[in-house]
Amino acid sequence: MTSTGAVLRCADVRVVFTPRGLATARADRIVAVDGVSFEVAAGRTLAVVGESGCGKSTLARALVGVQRYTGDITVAQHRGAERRRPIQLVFQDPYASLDPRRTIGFSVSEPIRAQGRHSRAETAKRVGELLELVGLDARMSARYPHEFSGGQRQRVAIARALGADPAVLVCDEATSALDVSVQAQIVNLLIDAQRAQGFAMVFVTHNLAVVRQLADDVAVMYLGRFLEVGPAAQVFAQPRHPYSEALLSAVPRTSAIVDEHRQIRLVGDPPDPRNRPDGCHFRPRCRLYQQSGEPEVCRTRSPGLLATRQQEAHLAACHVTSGPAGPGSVSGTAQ
Ligand SMILES: Nc1ncnc2c1ncn2[C@@H]1O[C@H](COP(=O)(O)OP(=O)(O)OP(=O)(O)O)[C@@H](O)[C@H]1O
Repeated sequence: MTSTGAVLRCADVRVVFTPRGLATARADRIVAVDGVSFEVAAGRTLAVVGESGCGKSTLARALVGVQRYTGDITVAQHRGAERRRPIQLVFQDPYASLDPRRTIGFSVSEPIRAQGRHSRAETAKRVGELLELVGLDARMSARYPHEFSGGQRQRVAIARALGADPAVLVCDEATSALDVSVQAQIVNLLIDAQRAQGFAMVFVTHNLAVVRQLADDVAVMYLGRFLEVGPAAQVFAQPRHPYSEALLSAVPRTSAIVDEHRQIRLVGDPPDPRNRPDGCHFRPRCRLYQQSGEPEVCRTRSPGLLATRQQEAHLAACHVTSGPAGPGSVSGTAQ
């Protein structure tokens, strides 16, 4: 999460859903993304994790421009301004980006043709290269999506996204619908493609084992906000927010077996986003709030993301762990 060399910069991104016909009814508004700020450098991967409904997909959609938002999302075009589509999205369901009536060659060529810089022969050659890059045979370009397995379709969708030579690749649950062994192949494919092309990646997922495999940084999202952001190794080893601590404790460590002794149970479900608790939104589920004698500040003030002196890139939004009583807190660095 460095500010030098950032390719993707997001500042105070907000997405609010208002029920149709109730434009002024504040009570019914859903703040799906609530003032999120972050940066991702070239060749780096930020994983965004959190329970269902926390706003991950809405953020991904805002990033690629298919969801209206307020705030700033900017992409630095390090390799010249020729990239017409600097941010590409890979969905959970590759059918969403592959037209079932078109050959996969046609779909993969679409972003290349949109650049308007290549002859037919060059485009066909590039499509073949992209299919080979994602582990498919160039001769498969004449086939249709239904002739492929789920994993192969996801490879095609990735080839299509890479064809745009994106500065930023956003993956929204891109491996979640796949078998575990295929998931690993797709993750390796993304890692290799990132090494080759150098794009920044935002990887939205609820699959924490995958996050361990590929993320440089992790953002833990809850009710539209980032509660913790930092280098993946630090966040996994020493989470600073009680929500992350519980969420990440369920991750398989060295094997597929969850360490039962280490697992912390997350009690209850996230609150209704239309009726968010005052103060810290995580308070009703927070073990630290209860164990610390229910501090008033947790009920009255929403905590900002704060770093510590020792770990400046590791931020957490918790009054208890980052407040005056917390270890080495640094005030004034809230995002
Ligand atoms: N088009 C919409 N209209 C109204 N509310 C929406 C819309 N899309 C999402 N929401 C709401 O916004 C919140 C965030 O949803 P989002 O799908 O971004 O979460 P998520 O973390 O991606 O969940 P999941 O993992 O289940 O996809 C949820 O409360 C959801 O119900």
